[in-house]
Amino acid sequence: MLSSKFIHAFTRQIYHTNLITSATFNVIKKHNSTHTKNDLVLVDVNDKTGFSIVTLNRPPVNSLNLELLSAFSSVLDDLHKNNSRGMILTSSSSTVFSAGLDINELYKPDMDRVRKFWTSLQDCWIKLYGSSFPTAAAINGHAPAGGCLFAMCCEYRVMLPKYTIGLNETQLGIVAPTWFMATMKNTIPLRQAELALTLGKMFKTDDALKLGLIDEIAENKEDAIHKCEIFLKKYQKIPQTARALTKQSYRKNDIMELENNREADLQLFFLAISDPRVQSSLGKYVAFLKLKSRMKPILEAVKFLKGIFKSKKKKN
Ligand SMILES: CCCCCCCC/C=C\C=C\CC(=O)SCCNC(=O)CCNC(=O)[C@H](O)C(C)(C)COP(=O)(O)OP(=O)(O)OC[C@H]1O[C@@H](n2cnc3c(N)ncnc32)[C@H](O)[C@@H]1OP(=O)(O)O
Repeated sequence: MLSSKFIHAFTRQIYHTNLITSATFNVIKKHNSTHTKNDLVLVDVNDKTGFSIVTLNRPPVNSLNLELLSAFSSVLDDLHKNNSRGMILTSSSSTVFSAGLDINELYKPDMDRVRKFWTSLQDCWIKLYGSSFPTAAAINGHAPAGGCLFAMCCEYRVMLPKYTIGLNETQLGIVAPTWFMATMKNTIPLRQAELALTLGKMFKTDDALKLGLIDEIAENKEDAIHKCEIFLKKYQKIPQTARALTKQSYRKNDIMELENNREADLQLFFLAISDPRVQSSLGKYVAFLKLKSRMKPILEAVKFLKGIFKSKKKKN
């Protein structure tokens, strides 16, 4: 009953978008690139392929706060309305895809704002994971937690070497929501997902490839985007509605589970972040991140000096 209702709703949605396409899509094509409020998310449409490159642009680490999530959510709406041929998700940072949820939204939160924040995160996940258009992630830097979540929502992942990706929530003393877990279960083998989730494991690029958490390794960002384009082009020969419905049917149980329990999920989130132990863990983590950031120049100086000593030793 539920599933046929769902399929029916999605079919209507897809047929609807097919009908409105060309007029709105041309508007985007003409302008070629669009930016959201405050430029937190940049959108560039490739005239030749019709693929949209969506760039998360919140320096320094694309941590997902309310404003970034709201901007991303409305970009996903636009792509859907404009019947996008495909989306490539990437980052404007040279070392971080996304640092995941902005810890400042979780630590000593303002309850009104945090409600909007979590609802916005739910919106983004539902729209991205269930998108009618095909998606790929060009992971050009670290992708912990929420960063990994968004990458896993895409159907294909290409990552640059020597970065890390994973759902590390348990390391922060947090339980990943069931829909985070479901997304990982849809990506890597069940037992590996359980181990990765309970350990809060971050995988280096090579290990992520072996596990199937990513699909390819690229030399640099341009190469990653190119590889994503090759993936998306494979769908050009496949009838659009059949492809979209297959994807959405495949993911529908996970999506319906959240759709039907959004308020309960929000209440669970409130309960979790109101726990003094969780707040204490988050407080320590914020302090650790700040200390690490301040120590960076010192650590870099030590590394530099070590290099000089090493080369002097070699000469002698
Ligand atoms: C049964 C069901 C129960 C349901 C309960 C639900 C409860 C779930 C609740 C929450 C779920 C959370 C999921 C998350 O996404 S939590 C976020 C996890 N993210 C991380 O652990 C990443 C932390 N960051 C890093 O590891 C690094 O910053 C890295 C991304 C690797 C980049 O490193 P680097 O380039 O060296 O940059 P810096 O570390 O120096 O950072 C630069 C500045 O950015 C600040 N920063 C970093 N990450 C975050 C973040 N996630 N949020 C906010 N701010 C962040 C960092 O403090 C530096 O700032 P400053 O220079 O001002 O000190």
